[in-house]
Amino acid sequence: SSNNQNITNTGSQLSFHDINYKVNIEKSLCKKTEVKQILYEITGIFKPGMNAIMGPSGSGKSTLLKILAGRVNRESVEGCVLVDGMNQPSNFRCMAGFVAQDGTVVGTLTVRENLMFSANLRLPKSFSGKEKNKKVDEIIYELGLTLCADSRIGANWLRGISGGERKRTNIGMELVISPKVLFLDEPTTGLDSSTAFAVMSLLNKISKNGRTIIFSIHQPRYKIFKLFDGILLLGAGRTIYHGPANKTLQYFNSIGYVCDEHENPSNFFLDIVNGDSTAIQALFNRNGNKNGSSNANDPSKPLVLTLAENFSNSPYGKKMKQEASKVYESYYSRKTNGSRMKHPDILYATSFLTQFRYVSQRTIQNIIRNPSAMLLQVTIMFFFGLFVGILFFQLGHNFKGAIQNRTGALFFITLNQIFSNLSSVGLFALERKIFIHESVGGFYRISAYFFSKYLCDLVPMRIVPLIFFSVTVYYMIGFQLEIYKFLLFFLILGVSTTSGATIGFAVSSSLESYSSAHLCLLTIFVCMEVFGGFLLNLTTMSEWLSWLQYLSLIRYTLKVGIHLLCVCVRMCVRVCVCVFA
Ligand SMILES: Nc1ncnc2c1ncn2[C@@H]1O[C@H](COP(=O)(O)OP(=O)(O)OP(=O)(O)O)[C@@H](O)[C@H]1O
Repeated sequence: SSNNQNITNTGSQLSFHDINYKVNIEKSLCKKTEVKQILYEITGIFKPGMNAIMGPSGSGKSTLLKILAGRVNRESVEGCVLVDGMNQPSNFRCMAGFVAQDGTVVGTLTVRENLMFSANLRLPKSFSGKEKNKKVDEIIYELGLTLCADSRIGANWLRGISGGERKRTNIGMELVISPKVLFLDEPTTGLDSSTAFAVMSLLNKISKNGRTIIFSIHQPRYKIFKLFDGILLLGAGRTIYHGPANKTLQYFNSIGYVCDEHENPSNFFLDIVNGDSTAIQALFNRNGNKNGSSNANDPSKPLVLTLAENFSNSPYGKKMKQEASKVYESYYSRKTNGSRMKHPDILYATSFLTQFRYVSQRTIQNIIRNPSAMLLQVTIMFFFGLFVGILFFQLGHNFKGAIQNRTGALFFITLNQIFSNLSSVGLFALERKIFIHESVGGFYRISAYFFSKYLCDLVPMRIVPLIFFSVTVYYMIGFQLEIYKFLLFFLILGVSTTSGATIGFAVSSSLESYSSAHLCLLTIFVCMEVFGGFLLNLTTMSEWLSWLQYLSLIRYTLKVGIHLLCVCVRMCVRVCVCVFA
């Protein structure tokens, strides 16, 4: 069908040429930043099949994987990445699948619902609902998730599916778009050895269908290692070996490292890169060090440098470089001839409204299945309303009741409305990881996510509790029982709470840590309280400070409330009839 033509089953060839990557590291608050090079001149080719990036911790595996997947700012990367001999498209990250190390699925939804979310947002419009369902069913079957398809993923407070099933669901989220290239950051981390093997066998099966699978991995067991087609072994950001997996032992043998009979090759490679004595000892024992223990010629040179040089000068390294150069030269000659070198840029698969719809649907499902936050907000607001109502119960129409106590009640109510928005800080902070993964992966536009989250938080978390609060307070304080006056009261509080929540969202989306966002928002609200005009007479304040009053939401809410109060006081000489009394 035409849909099947959109989604191809052949993997792409990814080649990368002289990749250098540096980051700026801030040493301390007062010192200048320091530049740290993470990758050095990495060149190679990954073909359809299983391609492993291996190396010790901190050797740059995840960084290289992200660069290849187009998930690192291009300006900071030197060198080039080609997809099928052409420029990597600017939105390659939306076309390729990327399975992050930490799960990026929503815990309150079931396996099927998570996969449907991905299908609804990432499959082109030409796919009907039926076809999407069929696709998701196929993936569930292919990944062996049939038995837990309708179980929830699970969260801290909810027991869900197992780690292996969760990992397979994450893979399924990417398989929905049938990507030509699938990247996985440490797909076996946190899994027991047989589950790890099951996941890797599954990837192997997918690769046999003609996909390019590229993953970083630490120390796979031998059974897993045998599934690999290509290997890139990194040490301190340098290529220690790159080529066919089944030639790796042969290569190390050729430079003097011999793997013990019962040794797991992956452990052996890591031992070599780490300079561990076992590998080197084997060399001494068996070969009498006839080729030199790699850095025997120059003991002052770090071992990884020598190993990288050894590879580069070896026939294996030369062959790989030659192959990569061929791809690059062909690209370069076509580029200089002016041929069309870019892949067509594919924009988001769905419209803003579709994205808005599905993100809202997921957020509402999430709230319904975990209603504790909303129920807590409603309960707190209701009881706080009761408390304010008891404090200011049925204010009389004398001067104190009409002016002083009403102003006090207004201040108290405003304060409550603004501070109740402290809970808004969790909206983006808690979902940050999932949002970054999905927006980078082309699930939705940032604006679609923002507006749907904004509305889905405002209504249940701000407006519904406000209804409970305002009805209780309005009735108990004894404001006039006229519908339009109540609506005016509700409107003032609604605008105030919405604005407070908006500030909360801005802080929440700007700061990475939940606790710093919370502290920052609290400080903003306390400053607003001080400059609200109730605790401190703003006319007596020094001029250089008094401008801060214009940033206070509390001041504006109080001003509108008190203005209405005073207009009525002026109009009704007896001071007993005001908008709220
Ligand atoms: N943005 C950054 N700022 C500072 N250092 C960084 C940054 N990104 C990576 N590094 C450093 O670069 C090195 C390689 O990191 P990377 O995460 O790629 O390693 P890795 O091989 O995947 O490690 P692991 O197996 O432990 O996940 C590490 O020393 C890391 O601290």
